[in-house]
Amino acid sequence: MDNQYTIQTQNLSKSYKGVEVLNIEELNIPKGQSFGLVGNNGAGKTTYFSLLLDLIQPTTGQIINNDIVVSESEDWKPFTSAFIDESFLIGYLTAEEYFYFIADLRKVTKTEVDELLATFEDFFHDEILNKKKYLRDLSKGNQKKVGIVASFIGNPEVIILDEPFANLDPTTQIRLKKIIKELASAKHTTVLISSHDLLHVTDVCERIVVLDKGVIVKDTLTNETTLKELEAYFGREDEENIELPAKDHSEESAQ
Ligand SMILES: Nc1ncnc2c1ncn2[C@@H]1O[C@H](COP(=O)(O)OP(=O)(O)OP(=O)(O)O)[C@@H](O)[C@H]1O
Repeated sequence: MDNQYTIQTQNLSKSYKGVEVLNIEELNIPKGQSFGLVGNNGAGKTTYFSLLLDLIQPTTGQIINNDIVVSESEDWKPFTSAFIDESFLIGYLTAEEYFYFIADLRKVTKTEVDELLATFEDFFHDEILNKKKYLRDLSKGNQKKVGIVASFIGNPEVIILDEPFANLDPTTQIRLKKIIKELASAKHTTVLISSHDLLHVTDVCERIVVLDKGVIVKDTLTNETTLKELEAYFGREDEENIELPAKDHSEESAQ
């Protein structure tokens, strides 16, 4: 039988100078799933994606992408794409030059790229194409738009987006949600996103995993109560720490 999982994570850990920042014994992501990773700052989200993209080496264990151990072979690259941060861009290229460059790598024709870009006209909001501007001179949000759209070139089977909603204006966030939902509805595409935005992530992802200090503390299929549960989970420390103001007796004693 074919492997039903796109991503398999086995006994994975990552430590820096003896300090463990990620420890995932098992995490399997089925083909076609839209998967959301949430967690507070430093929880290990980017570390997990960086391991998945072989940008860093695991301390123990492995990640398997479509039966390929990512740290042992490059064969996962043709069907996997990602936008993690601006380091994925090339600052001295214009947006068009960058899109054609990526297309070349993924063996996609210029005509196919132009067709794809035409479908993102609203998303680009007339600020990206035909501007003769280098990527380094675009705003952070517009750089992000370029990186996200570039990750769609070549119809990849696995798409990994780190914090795709951050730095985007509300209109663009709503457009991006629609785009991700469409992608996620394509059965062959597995979409992994990390986000601090609980509302967006529960809206677009079928499954949410919560990391806390590098460990999975929640793994849930999204339903109508998930957002409330996540809000309660992330709000719990504040609730516990709320101290009721001590009753002020000064006026009473002064009387
Ligand atoms: N090169 C490094 N050297 C030492 N520690 C590192 C290194 N890279 C990451 N870390 C640590 O690993 C932990 C996890 O970081 P990571 O960036 O994966 O978290 P995150 O969940 O993506 O956080 P954020 O929401 O702030 O982006 C943090 O404590 C971070 O300081």
